[in-house]
Amino acid sequence: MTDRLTIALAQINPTVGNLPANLDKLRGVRARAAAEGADLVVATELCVSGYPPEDLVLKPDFLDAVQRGVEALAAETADGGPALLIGAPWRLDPEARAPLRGKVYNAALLLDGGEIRALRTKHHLPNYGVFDEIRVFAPGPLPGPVNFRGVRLGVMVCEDMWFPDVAECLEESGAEILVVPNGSPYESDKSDERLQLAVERVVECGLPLIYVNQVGGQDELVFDGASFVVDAGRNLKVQLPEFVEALSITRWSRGPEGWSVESGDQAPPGSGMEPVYRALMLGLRDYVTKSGFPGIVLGLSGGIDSAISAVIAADALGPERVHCVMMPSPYTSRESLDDAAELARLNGLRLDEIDIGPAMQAYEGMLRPLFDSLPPDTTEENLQSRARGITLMAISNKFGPMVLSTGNKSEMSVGYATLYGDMCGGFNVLKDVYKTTVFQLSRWRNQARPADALGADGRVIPERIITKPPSAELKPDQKDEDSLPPYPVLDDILSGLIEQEASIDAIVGRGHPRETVNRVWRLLENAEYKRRQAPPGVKITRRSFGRDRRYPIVNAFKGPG
Ligand SMILES: Nc1ncnc2c1ncn2[C@@H]1O[C@H](COP(=O)(O)OP(=O)(O)OC[C@H]2O[C@@H]([n+]3cccc(C(=O)O)c3)[C@H](O)[C@@H]2O)[C@@H](O)[C@H]1O
Ligand SMILES: Nc1ncnc2c1ncn2[C@@H]1O[C@H](COP(=O)(O)OP(=O)(O)OP(=O)(O)O)[C@@H](O)[C@H]1O
Ligand SMILES: NC(=O)CC[C@H](N)C(=O)O
Repeated sequence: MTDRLTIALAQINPTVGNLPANLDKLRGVRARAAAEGADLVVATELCVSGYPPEDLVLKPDFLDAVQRGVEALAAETADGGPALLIGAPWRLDPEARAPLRGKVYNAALLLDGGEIRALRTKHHLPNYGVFDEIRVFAPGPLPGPVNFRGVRLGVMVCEDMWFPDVAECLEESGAEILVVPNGSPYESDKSDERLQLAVERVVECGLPLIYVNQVGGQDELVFDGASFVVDAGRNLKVQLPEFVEALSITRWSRGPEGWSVESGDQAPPGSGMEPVYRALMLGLRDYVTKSGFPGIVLGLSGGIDSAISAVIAADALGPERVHCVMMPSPYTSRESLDDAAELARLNGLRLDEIDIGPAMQAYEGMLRPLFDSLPPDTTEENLQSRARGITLMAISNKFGPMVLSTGNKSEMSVGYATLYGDMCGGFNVLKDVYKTTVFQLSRWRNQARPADALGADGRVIPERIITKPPSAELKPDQKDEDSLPPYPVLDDILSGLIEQEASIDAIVGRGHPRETVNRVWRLLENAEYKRRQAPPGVKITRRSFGRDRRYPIVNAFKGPG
């Protein structure tokens, strides 16, 4: 009987759909783990396909390719090296053909000794928030342990750890170590929740638990890794870093009380703005690089939203891949021109200046016969914004960088942005970041620089950009506060309406005037049509716009007041 085990935790960053690259990544970690004498490498949920693969798993050709890849990888384990516990979408009946709905499982497969030794299927399919697994997967039965070289491993896939029944069933059927491959997306403060759930399972079963999470960005989701091991005595024995790939070797021995693990890597999670910033950086980096863009282009206005977007982009991609364009109109202040130039200088970013005055005049001239003597209004303001959008898209078309849009969550909530204007772009790193958090992130970044950032050190955002009142500068002396409540008030009301789904009465009870709360609710509901056309962006909160929060566009319910 085996009394010692060396288990490698492979916190990897797969790319959805890139099967050859994902399989090679698994080969790479296995080779490194073999050099450390590992018996087993535990990788992340659905790491062969990348997570979440969504409707890709309904394509027979995709499943055939996954199966061929897994079988080839299994054959390689005949070399006597470590076994692999991997995740892949899987048909139990390989002959199953379209329609595949209800016939595909979210599976964990143990590859050892040249073959697929065991397969377990996810029992609890998450189907809330951003998750849609019931749409594409069939739920597996409550699992029993997997026999690995004489050790009974209790394999449960991600959501299976969030309920007591799977761990209980595994323990009752003789599991010795709980092993959890995950695709658990980042949300601020979620790492505490995961650890708490893991400890609950450990306490209920009296078994140690290995938690291995994916890392990297996938569309709107970013996975933070932060894998860990908790021993049977509830001690956190191993903690992997956040937001980077990692391979951690853990050494186990069996005693009279069961399996114990030596203390290993200890990378405590960051606090405050650091993890939020790193989530944004990784989400943007992976969106841009996995999509194959050479870099990004953005409008740099001298305001804080475009400033922090540019700095995050420089940190994520390197300053040489960030192209800034200042596009002044007659309403652009000297201050804004200077602030944009100073931000570009501090961060080593390319800055071009393109005057949109001629485009404004051209459009106003073209429309004059139609508009006749009607007074100027938001129509003319929006033309400026759209002239900027057209200019940025032209640069994208000509040179290839993706347009980064800059609207923050407060603006996206109330529709304070122009369709086909400042909303135009491929991705928006601030989409789920409230304006008050934009200020906090900017102050934080001026004092700290993440170790994996590629941008400049020191003060990267001029102080005046942080302290001046936000303005769209679309007409003389315009300030955001002329149209919206002050951002601390707006954001508190919005977080009540969005994150907490609180009633108007409850938000009024927090000290806000009813009239203001009702107005914000109406703005929020009326802007759904804009959000549906907005670029995707990194999810960092419990309730991001997109899949997390699904409201009808045509919606006659305008609230109680
Ligand atoms: N329910 C619905 N379903 C589908 N489409 C709908 C719609 N309701 C309006 N629309 C369409 O949307 C149009 C109104 O939206 P839109 O054209 O965006 O224009 P709108 O929302 O009226 O104006 C843009 C606002 O964004 C503000 N802003 C803030 C910060 C920065 C910037 C900037 O641009 O830099 C702008 C600006 O001050 C202004 O208040 C309507 O004319 C109509 O065509
Ligand atoms: N003069 C400009 N030159 C280049 N881009 C601009 C200009 N004015 C606006 N934009 C683009 O439109 C976006 C929206 O403008 P908005 O005023 O909401 O943001 P901001 O200027 O970055 O920040 P703040 O709202 O704090 O002033 C900007 O972030 C920028 O990308
Ligand atoms: N992939 C999953 O099953 C994820 C669901 C789980 N509740 C999490 O976010 O961690």
